[in-house]
Amino acid sequence: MTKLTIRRPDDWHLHLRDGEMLKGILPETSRHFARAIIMPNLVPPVVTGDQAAAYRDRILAALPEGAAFEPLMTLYLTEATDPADVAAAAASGLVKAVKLYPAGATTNSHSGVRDFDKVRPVLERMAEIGLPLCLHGEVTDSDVDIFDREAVFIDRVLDPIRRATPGLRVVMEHITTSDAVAYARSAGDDLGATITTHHLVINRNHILVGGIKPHYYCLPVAKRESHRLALREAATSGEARFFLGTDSAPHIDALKEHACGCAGCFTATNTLSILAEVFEQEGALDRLEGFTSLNGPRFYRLPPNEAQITLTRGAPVIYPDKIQTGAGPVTVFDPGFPLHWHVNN
Ligand SMILES: NC(=O)N[C@@H](CC(=O)O)C(=O)O
Ligand SMILES: [Zn+2]
Ligand SMILES: [Zn+2]
Repeated sequence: MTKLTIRRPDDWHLHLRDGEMLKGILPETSRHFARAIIMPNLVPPVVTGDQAAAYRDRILAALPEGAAFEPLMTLYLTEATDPADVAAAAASGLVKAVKLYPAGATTNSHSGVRDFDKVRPVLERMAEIGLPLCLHGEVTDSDVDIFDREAVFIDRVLDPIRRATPGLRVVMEHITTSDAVAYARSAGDDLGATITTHHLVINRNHILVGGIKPHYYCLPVAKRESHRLALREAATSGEARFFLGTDSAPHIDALKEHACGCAGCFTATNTLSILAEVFEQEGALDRLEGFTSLNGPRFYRLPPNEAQITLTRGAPVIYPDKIQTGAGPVTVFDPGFPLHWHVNN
């Protein structure tokens, strides 16, 4: 196959940041994607409906002329979140999900949840109205090895939350283990899972062998090869519960290439070319559209996009190494193999 036309993709987990960074990196997503679930981990976080509305306006104002892109807003769950505010923001159509960060688990998560009992009233209200909960699924206990934090979260936090809150619709964000794949498969259609582009490409050796590669460091951290293969199998399986959430998470180079480097891979620029290459490697190009453009809207109960994009196979596409933003340069994820699939708008 040398030509593939699919519905325009959506990104169900995206960091757009704010200010100069937002301006600089938004075109990298709006070029190819119709919609994205926008992560609320700004400083300070996007907690209330009013804050989400204001952030949405800033995103729309930063869009390149003529771009057709719809930001789907989320609220950052805190122990003080008001269930009525969440319900109102969902009813107005502004907010499509609530994001739960265990406090301390990842970038800008200090305002996240410590005591899960404190957010029970919000979760119960969300179950009633069908509003999805997006989860950064890692425990933060210092005695749990960082490579085990996702699997332990499933047993200690996710499964108890789901049992205690029947009907709660949950997205396991950026899954990185075969344990998460298996857990997602054990549930019905109230449970979905996003998979990033980079976790289909790298394992932990990419980060650590031959010197530390800070641009491959993200959270959850990439695991051993068997987990990467489980993610590839899940993403290309055609199962509706698995869909694309790039978790494209820009940090300026000065903060990535640092003694205490930030977590996050920036993949917005070349994500679709990488995914086409991965699905081709797996003999599953016919399932790419399900993963990028159909399964996500189905979970979020939104119509799939009518617009299309075409990918054509040819000589390797050269993407920029870095995106220059007003906040500083951001390194684009290097998949380490040539990208033959060109994305034509
Ligand atoms: N994935 C990351 O490594 N970083 C994300 C936060 C997150 O999604 O956990 C970020 O905001 O930089
Ligand atoms: Zn996360
Ligand atoms: Zn993220």
